[in-house]
Amino acid sequence: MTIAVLGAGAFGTALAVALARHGARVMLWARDADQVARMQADRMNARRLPGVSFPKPLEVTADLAATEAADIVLLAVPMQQTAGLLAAEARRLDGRALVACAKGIDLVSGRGPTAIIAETCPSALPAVLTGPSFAADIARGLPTALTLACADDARGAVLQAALATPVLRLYRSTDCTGAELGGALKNVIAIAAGVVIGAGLGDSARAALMTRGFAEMNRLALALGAQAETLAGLSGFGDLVLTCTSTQSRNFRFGHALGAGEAFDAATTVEGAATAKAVSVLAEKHRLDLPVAAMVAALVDNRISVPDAVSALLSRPLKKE
Ligand SMILES: NC(=O)C1=CN([C@@H]2O[C@H](COP(=O)(O)OP(=O)(O)OC[C@H]3O[C@@H](n4cnc5c(N)ncnc54)[C@H](OP(=O)(O)O)[C@@H]3O)[C@@H](O)[C@H]2O)C=CC1
Ligand SMILES: O=C(CO)COP(=O)(O)O
Repeated sequence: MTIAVLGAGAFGTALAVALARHGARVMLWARDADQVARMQADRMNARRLPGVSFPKPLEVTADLAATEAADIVLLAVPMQQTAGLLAAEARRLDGRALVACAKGIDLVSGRGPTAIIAETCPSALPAVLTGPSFAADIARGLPTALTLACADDARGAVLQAALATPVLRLYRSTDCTGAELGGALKNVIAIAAGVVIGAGLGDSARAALMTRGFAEMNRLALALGAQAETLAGLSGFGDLVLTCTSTQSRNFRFGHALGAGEAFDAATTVEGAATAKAVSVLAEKHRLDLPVAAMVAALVDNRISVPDAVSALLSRPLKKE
């Protein structure tokens, strides 16, 4: 089995390492030839995943044509780059099993990765790999469990078997919409959780916000066709818990910096920032009340201060749970 991973960021590299360690032939593609040359020489991705050596069956390439032999393609570039990559390489990628690993909603189209795959590569098999999984943990070989979603259950079972390892336990689902929305929306709530902790509002407030945030995740995802049990699983609840409670999360750290009034490195991938804006557009379109996500979008755009966002949320009319 040959697996191609497109995008040599922290997560793409970690997945490539984990799968190659398990014996798969893996081709990790990056767009930057200099970066590829460095990884080939060092047998490591010092820029995005320092300290993790590449196992033997892991090849690195800057030539996308070289990945055409792969049976499965993992798409591991950030969400806002995914549509562009698919459009640019549609001829090469169409007809193949394309597993989306990005967690977000495309700001331009308001869509998740599987809808974009279906539109740009109509003969491809879209799938989603998502759930609680920090790149550093995966790369160290620490165990976790993820959701592998594919609308075609039989072909999804083939992907599940090919991408599982003794420490990466994959549960199968046919609900791609639910799986990808869980991963996208938890990032927005994780920013809010970071704000709560950064602003010194305490653990009780964070738990309350996670719970109300989870209600918003369900409200939007169900309106978009997801199943509630998917949201309650690894891709939704599981990843929400991880991302809202760990300083390993970039979304959480970004929110923490907002809450504490500190600077944050603009080059860091924070998927929840763009996704919060995409969520605001979807909420309006579907007439949904998503106050936590709306506050995150306003904070990201500097349209509201942290104290005003907190008091706006706390002063909403009392209602049934
Ligand atoms: N890091 C993590 O723990 C996890 C991340 N994810 C998800 O994985 C996705 C990627 O995140 P992550 O790997 O952490 O991101 P990083 O910030 O570590 O890296 C992003 C990578 O994407 C590459 N890239 C960006 N645009 C393109 C493009 N158009 N073509 C090719 N490569 C491109 C960048 O290349 P360059 O260096 O040339 O700019 C860079 O290598 C996100 O959606 C994230 O939510 C999911 C689970 C865990
Ligand atoms: O999705 C993740 C873990 O499952 C990674 O979260 P961050 O992008 O916030 O670091």
